[in-house]
Amino acid sequence: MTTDFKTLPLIDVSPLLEKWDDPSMAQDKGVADVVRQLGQKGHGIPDSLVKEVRNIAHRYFDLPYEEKIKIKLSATTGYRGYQHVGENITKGVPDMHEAIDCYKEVKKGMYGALGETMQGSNIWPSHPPNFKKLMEEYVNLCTELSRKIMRGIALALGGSPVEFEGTRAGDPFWVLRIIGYPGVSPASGQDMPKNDIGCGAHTDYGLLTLVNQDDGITALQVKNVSGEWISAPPIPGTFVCNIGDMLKILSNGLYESTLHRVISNSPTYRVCVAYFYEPNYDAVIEPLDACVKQTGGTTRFEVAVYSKHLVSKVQTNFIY
Ligand SMILES: N=C(N)NCCCC[C@H](N)C(=O)O
Ligand SMILES: O=C(O)CCC(=O)C(=O)O
Ligand SMILES: [Fe+2]
Repeated sequence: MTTDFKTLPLIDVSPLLEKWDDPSMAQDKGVADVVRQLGQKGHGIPDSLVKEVRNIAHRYFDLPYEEKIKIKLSATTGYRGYQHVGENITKGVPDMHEAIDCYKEVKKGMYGALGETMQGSNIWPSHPPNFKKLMEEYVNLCTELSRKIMRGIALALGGSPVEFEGTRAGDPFWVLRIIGYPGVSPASGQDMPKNDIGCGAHTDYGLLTLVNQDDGITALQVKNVSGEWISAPPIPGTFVCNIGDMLKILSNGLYESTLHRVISNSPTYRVCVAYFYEPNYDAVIEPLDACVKQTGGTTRFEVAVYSKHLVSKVQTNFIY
């Protein structure tokens, strides 16, 4: 539920990580505490890796354009690869960021017609060396962590711990966006028309997002129910979590997929590595019975096929 928050809640999920696969986890006091709070800290992904992922992203974005464009994103790469500043569009306005988009592999013929647009495997830069290995390790750890957090969310929603396993998200699709926001020069004249929208207001598409952002720069903002933009500053050792559109539907609106945006007005280049935990690619998503019961017995959302939602977004996100 979106509330009139002024700061973002912070939660230690370590009790959940200990008991995540225990059949009686719902009775555990520590798990119950996490379930009550929800958010994250004590997440178990080594801080060294979290930092190294941002560090290697900086080194890639520092390369000359000719080098970066070797892995150019297009429809033929399954929307995987590099996009230059201004090529991603949100609500018709170009975003002031560059990025590498990565998706879980979709093999030829997988998911029939549903799989065609996103078919492909990731294209990785050859510089800096180790980029692929580091990002794949990071994705694996984020996937494990998200699966555990989703067990906690399932309980928080009044369901069984495994609501998000099986055909809903037992074989979760994932997205990784490695994003760079160029610094803005304070010298650029005040009368210059300047776009400080690093990323326009949007909601994320899937279940849960783990945002790994550079220290020291506040740029991400989340909209509360009163319509105010609340900053989500970087806190070392934590991820900012967004709820995605599919979890809004599953929860029948008990959880909102919160609008957020990135304002780029820092003189310093900012990196963010956003990991998106999504339903099974072909999952048919509808409100959970437990959530419908708690919200007056009426289904508030249409049934959605996750990959159709993803494809509709991806196909309108780029200038090409
Ligand atoms: N895979 C995810 N969630 N990507 C989020 C990107 C948000 C910006 C995009 N242009 C949009 O309008 O959605
Ligand atoms: O840069 C950020 O902090 C967030 C990026 C974001 O919201 C996204 O890529 O979906
Ligand atoms: Fe986002």
